[in-house]
Amino acid sequence: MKPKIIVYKKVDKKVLELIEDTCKVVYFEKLDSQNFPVFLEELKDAEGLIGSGLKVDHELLDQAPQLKIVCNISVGYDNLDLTALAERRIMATNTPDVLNDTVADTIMGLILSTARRIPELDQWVKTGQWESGLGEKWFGVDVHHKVLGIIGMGGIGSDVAKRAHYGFDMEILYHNRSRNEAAEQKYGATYCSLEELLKKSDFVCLMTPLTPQTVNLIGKREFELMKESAIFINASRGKTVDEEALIHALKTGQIYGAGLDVFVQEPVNMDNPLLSMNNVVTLPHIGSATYETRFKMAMIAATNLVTGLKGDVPPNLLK
Ligand SMILES: NC(=O)C1=CN([C@@H]2O[C@H](COP(=O)(O)OP(=O)(O)OC[C@H]3O[C@@H](n4cnc5c(N)ncnc54)[C@H](OP(=O)(O)O)[C@@H]3O)[C@@H](O)[C@H]2O)C=CC1
Ligand SMILES: O=C(O)C(=O)CO
Repeated sequence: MKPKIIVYKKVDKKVLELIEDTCKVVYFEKLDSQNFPVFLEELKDAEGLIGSGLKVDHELLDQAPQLKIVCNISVGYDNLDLTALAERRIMATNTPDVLNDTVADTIMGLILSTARRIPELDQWVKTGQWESGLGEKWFGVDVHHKVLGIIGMGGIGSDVAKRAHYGFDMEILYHNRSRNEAAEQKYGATYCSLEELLKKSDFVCLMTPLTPQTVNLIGKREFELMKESAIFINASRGKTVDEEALIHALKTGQIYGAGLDVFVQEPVNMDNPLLSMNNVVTLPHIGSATYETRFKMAMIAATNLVTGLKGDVPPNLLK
């Protein structure tokens, strides 16, 4: 008998076909409060779970006694309690690397949009305000030849460094817990302390995973260390930043602007002060959201799933 698995995110039909070759699929395009009880009922005899963002912890696992594998369609896996999964001998996988270029493109988009005020100027044109020449009050700041500080020089951080180095002649500083010699050699990146990076960078880009060590990694003290002209970019996870401290830094002119793909609360609350600031460019967590990349991510996750359920080691097993 084919093992029963649950897909809880909309995926291409080719992805479903790959899984259906060896599994019986229960498909939820997305989970919401209406279908969640049905999902929990289905979970009781499911052996696999594939999707992204669902919190998988002891509480959920108590309702999934047959589960053997959980496959994220994402590189981030802060939604998974790896200890709880390991205790129950349930495998977990993610989708690293395949999305690096796409997320790096999004980050360059945020850097350029914030520095050159692209969304504001788009509105200026579309609302008929372009009646005469552009006044100085609409000018932006240069990106090229500036200093870019990357906190989290991993897969995505390195592809941001590549673009910034080769495309924009930027000087690259980075901070990790350990050195990334490939990024140093290929993109001339200089390793430094977090404090030095914050003091020297024109653009500060946060790209660490969300872990107990990176919760509120950037807060009041860190914003105080940044230049008044600094632009802060976050495409990691909302909780790596103390959002109240970010709001304060933007309101008081401690930093010049911010480009954000992620928020503490997602979808973001409409009363979040960040949404009414002209010096903030916001995106709805779309770092990897292109047709091509999301398709590849889902295919990789599906391959992880069927490999694990076959009894082999999935290519992207998390430890
Ligand atoms: N906005 C979006 O749509 C997307 C967001 N993401 C987010 O980006 C994150 C990073 O992805 P990816 O580049 O693939 O991950 P990688 O694991 O390749 O890179 C993470 C980097 O962060 C560094 N890091 C980890 N912990 C710390 C710490 N405590 N202090 C300083 N540096 C640290 C690591 O270096 P070291 O271990 O040496 O410290 C590593 O260089 C994901 O986990 C996810 O949360 C990813 C994809 C899309
Ligand atoms: O992969 C991730 O971690 C994301 O946030 C979405 O691509």
